Amino acid sequence: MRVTVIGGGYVGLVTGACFSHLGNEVLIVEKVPEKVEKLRRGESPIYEPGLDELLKEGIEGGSLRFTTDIEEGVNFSDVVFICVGTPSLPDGSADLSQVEEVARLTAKSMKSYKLLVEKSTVPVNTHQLVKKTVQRYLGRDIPFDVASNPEFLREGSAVYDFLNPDRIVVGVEGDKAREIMEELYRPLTERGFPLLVTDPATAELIKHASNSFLAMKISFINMVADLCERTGADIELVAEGMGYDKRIGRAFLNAGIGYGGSCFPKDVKAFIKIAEDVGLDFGLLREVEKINSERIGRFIEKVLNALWTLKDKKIAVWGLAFKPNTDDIREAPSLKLIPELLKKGARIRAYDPKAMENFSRVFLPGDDLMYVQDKYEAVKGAEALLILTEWEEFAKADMEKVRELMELPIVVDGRNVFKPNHMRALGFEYYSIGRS
Ligand SMILES: NC(=O)C1=CN([C@@H]2O[C@H](COP(=O)(O)OP(=O)(O)OC[C@H]3O[C@@H](n4cnc5c(N)ncnc54)[C@H](O)[C@@H]3O)[C@@H](O)[C@H]2O)C=CC1
Ligand SMILES: O=C(O)[C@H]1O[C@H](OP(=O)(O)OP(=O)(O)OC[C@H]2O[C@@H](n3ccc(=O)[nH]c3=O)[C@H](O)[C@@H]2O)[C@H](O)[C@@H](O)[C@@H]1O
Repeated sequence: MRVTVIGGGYVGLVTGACFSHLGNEVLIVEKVPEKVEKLRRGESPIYEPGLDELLKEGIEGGSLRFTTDIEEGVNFSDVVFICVGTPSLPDGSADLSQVEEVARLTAKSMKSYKLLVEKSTVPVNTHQLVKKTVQRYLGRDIPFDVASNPEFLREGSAVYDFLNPDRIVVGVEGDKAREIMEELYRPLTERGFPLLVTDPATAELIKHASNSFLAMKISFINMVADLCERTGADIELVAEGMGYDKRIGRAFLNAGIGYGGSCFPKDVKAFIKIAEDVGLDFGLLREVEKINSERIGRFIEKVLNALWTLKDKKIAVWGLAFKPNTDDIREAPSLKLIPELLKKGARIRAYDPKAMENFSRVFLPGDDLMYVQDKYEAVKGAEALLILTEWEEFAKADMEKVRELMELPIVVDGRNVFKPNHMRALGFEYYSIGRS
């Protein structure tokens, strides 16, 4: 099948590359010309494991192309995926201007039937607004449908998640749209991955409810971690003990410095606003946000506890990305922690395997904040090491070497990468989350 993807970011690129891998002919429309030029050369503008290989396969096989021309994109196929951003507005609601723009430009460009599919995360009933917008700008009698097909991939494992989904959710209003979506996803449903067909509003709501629920799990376990610290219990074992209960599950019970990323913070905000707009107070989610925002202060307290003061202290930081295996720093806890540490006079040497370029665009390097190309370089002469992202390469680091390189063997681990007993045996003063 021919498929058009509008928006060449994390979701659009993965969606396009995976649909091409599954045997479709894909055209990705991206409005930033530099990104398109890069993509045409076979270079991905983002780091995502497995994506480079799929891009190469699609480009060389002729099944994956890129353009900045939305009119060309819209008329390339019958099915147009909207994969543009839906960031937060100041009041917490989702900014749908990029979605509106795509709906408007599709209406103006289309010459035959289109199925417009929302893959971007949008508030419930956005499909009504997309439909109304297309109708308004179309001005001609051309049939079209609007469907919702929310995306559940995680950054860092996006290609794997797309090709091995826990579920595919498709919200449609008619048989034609349903048949197109079923055909498109057949290679995955034939392999046993479940496809749930709903109405569009339900599909839209499933997405916000899922992300908010996962964020709630994280805030819950972070609160329990604080409780563990004050009572002498061990959060890792508490999570394990809870997780064996199939109704709870172990996933997303990793305590730490809070959730970040381009989705949970904005989607929880949007869900609170969606409820508010229909007269419901989703106080539970406001508490989820509050607990999450307090994680930064809690971590700083730990650092101060370990070091007393930070003025002129040489601090190594491992990890800047909001999670491992990505170069994405959107809403990363590091964005709040690093300025706090600098404000308190710390002199930082930071290292991240993939996110340093993005981070150093926000916080330019200087005397107090240096970026180094190696994790061991970061800890040379340091009076403390702070771990902000649980990259596997940190878990595998030679910690004896790290101890020898540091001036003081103090580690404050925001992601529970190491076992406390092991670290103490190695001679570290080791602080972590929820483990006294
Ligand atoms: N990043 C993630 O892991 C996931 C994101 N989502 C949702 O997917 C949507 C997109 O997210 P990301 O891919 O992370 O955003 P992104 O910001 O990485 O990518 C969006 C892209 O769309 C392009 N764009 C905007 N307007 C355009 C237009 N009119 N024509 C062509 N290109 C246009 C932008 O230049 C940008 O490259 C959001 O609604 C997000 O909530 C859903 C699941 C996972
Ligand atoms: O809508 C989206 O964009 C996506 O949002 C999340 O994916 P993502 O943000 O890429 O990454 P996660 O693995 O969910 O991690 C999000 C944040 O939660 C934190 N986290 C996660 C799990 C955990 O147990 N503890 C914890 O603190 C991570 O460190 C990270 O900062 C969801 O997991 C995806 O299903 C969804 O598609």
